[in-house]
Amino acid sequence: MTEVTDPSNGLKKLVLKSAQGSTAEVYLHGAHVTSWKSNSGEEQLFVSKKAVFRPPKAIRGGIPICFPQFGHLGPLEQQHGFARNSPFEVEAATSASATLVLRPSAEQLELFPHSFELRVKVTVGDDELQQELTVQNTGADPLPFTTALHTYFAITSIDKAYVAGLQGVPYIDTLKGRDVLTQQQEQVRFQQEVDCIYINTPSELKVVDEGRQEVVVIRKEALPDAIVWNPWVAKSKAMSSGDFGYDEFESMLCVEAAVAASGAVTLAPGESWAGKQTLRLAKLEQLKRNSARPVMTTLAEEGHQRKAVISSTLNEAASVARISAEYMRLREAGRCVCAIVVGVAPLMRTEFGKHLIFGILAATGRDFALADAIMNLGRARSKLAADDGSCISKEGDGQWMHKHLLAALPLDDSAGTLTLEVAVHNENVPELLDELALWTGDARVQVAIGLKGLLKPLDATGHSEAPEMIIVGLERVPGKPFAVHGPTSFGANSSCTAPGLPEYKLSLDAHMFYQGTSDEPRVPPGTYMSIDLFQLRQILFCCLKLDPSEDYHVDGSQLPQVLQEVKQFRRTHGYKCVGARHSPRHQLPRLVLGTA
Ligand SMILES: O=P(O)(O)OC[C@H]1O[C@@H](O)[C@H](O)[C@@H](O)[C@@H]1O
Repeated sequence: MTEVTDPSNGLKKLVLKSAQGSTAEVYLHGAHVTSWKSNSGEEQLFVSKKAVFRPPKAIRGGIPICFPQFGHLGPLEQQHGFARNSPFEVEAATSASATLVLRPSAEQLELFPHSFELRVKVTVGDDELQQELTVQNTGADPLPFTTALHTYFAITSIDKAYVAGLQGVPYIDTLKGRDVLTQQQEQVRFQQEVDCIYINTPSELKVVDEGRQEVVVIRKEALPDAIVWNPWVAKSKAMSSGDFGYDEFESMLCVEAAVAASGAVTLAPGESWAGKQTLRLAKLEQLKRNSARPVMTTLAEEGHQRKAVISSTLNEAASVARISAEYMRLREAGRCVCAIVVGVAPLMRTEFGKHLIFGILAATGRDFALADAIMNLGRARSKLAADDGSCISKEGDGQWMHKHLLAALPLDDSAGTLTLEVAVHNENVPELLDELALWTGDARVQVAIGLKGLLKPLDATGHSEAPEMIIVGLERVPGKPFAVHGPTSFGANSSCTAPGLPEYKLSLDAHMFYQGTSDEPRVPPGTYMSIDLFQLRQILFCCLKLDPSEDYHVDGSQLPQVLQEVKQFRRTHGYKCVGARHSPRHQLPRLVLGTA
């Protein structure tokens, strides 16, 4: 590290250098990184030509540190807090890294009565820049804060740049109000002013510059949120009397790794918090190659330890948020690459169910355009209360489903085994299993799938259907494809004995599906269940990649016999599957039995 005084402004700054020649410059004023150049010498950060280097004014561009609050998310009137306006001290340094520290001044303590130490460690690597923030509460009271690394990226042209990694993520559009919306497009592009706070984003985001065919990959740790900002024409003009050029919006965009709308961090006295941002430069071509693979493959390839299990009762929104957060936490820590999606297929009928499931998918960073955000769950929950929800709306349903999932599969979370509980919108199951197969390598994988079933009283003619759950267990052991893994609801407990039933109906005794609830059975014994075997077939035959030429075609009356055969197959060949029904809607064969 070299400490220099910049002759153009008289301020002290540190110059850091990596082995292969990447550099970074850090001003002591605000611990503000104003330059990060790649190995090739190309500048990656934008600094306004009109930036004012006169403390306490914050420097326009580079990476201002917003602390102890981001924006107005905190008690201070001053937007983004005061760290960016404050002098830091150098505490330690090597040639490629420096640690700077800020302790609040008496004046600052008056405005923000919390003692703390804010450390910023800046490290430059080859084509990489890392910033670690550490906050310690050195006071006697709890210390709440929000924060952001307000990174201004230099881009060739705003119409050739976009931010990737935010699809399905909930956000607040600061320009429109406080409603929580969901990012629909895969790419956040800029055609007007953008000022959005994305909540609980995936830990990896990308700033793509098509102009120079490069991408900066942002990795965030303990910085769950991200603000995307470009002032566009009018705001730039308004700012141009100050420290921003009227046309500079064309060559910058901000993506700010933050603790913001997902909620402040509060440190007990003596407690510390650490957050980190890593920026890495890559070629766009490389990014395209990587993005063809599922996110989770990447994690697994990177050698993270595969350890699973997040499962729980899911009878209220809070559980979803908790589980999602737990998932994100474990994933951040590199300890878990496990999808959690829990058996709530019956809920799909209700608004609540949709929110629940898509909320989880959104939280796990998956690409589901339909994904509705976790943040919408509050709203969904009130709908649930209003729902008379013929079968799912009460406390206890979560436990009930969980119990059935456990019964359907011998869940195992011992080391080396990945246990998943899966229930997603049925259409998404093939994709999910495909992905699982890819990223779980040689781990043993168990999946419980909750399928939507329909309960119909035998004599009913109208639309008296109620959604019900069927659990199908799948297992993939090393060296074998996914295969049905018993006992499942479909199998020993099913038979087709009711004369006159349309052949696609199985006479499962719905009564037994309610065992384990605290409620009285709501469906009388003798009710028959029509299973949406179309979906089952989809799962078994699309996901398990069975050879259709080996299918057996039978009708419902042959079911007992078929099941016998399945059992026999299982015994003699290991893993086999059964599924599908006659469905004029889908023009499928009546019942299909395939071998794995
Ligand atoms: O002008 P400042 O205080 O540096 O803030 C710049 C921008 O910072 C972003 O983080 C905010 O979302 C914007 O609303 C704001 O305009």
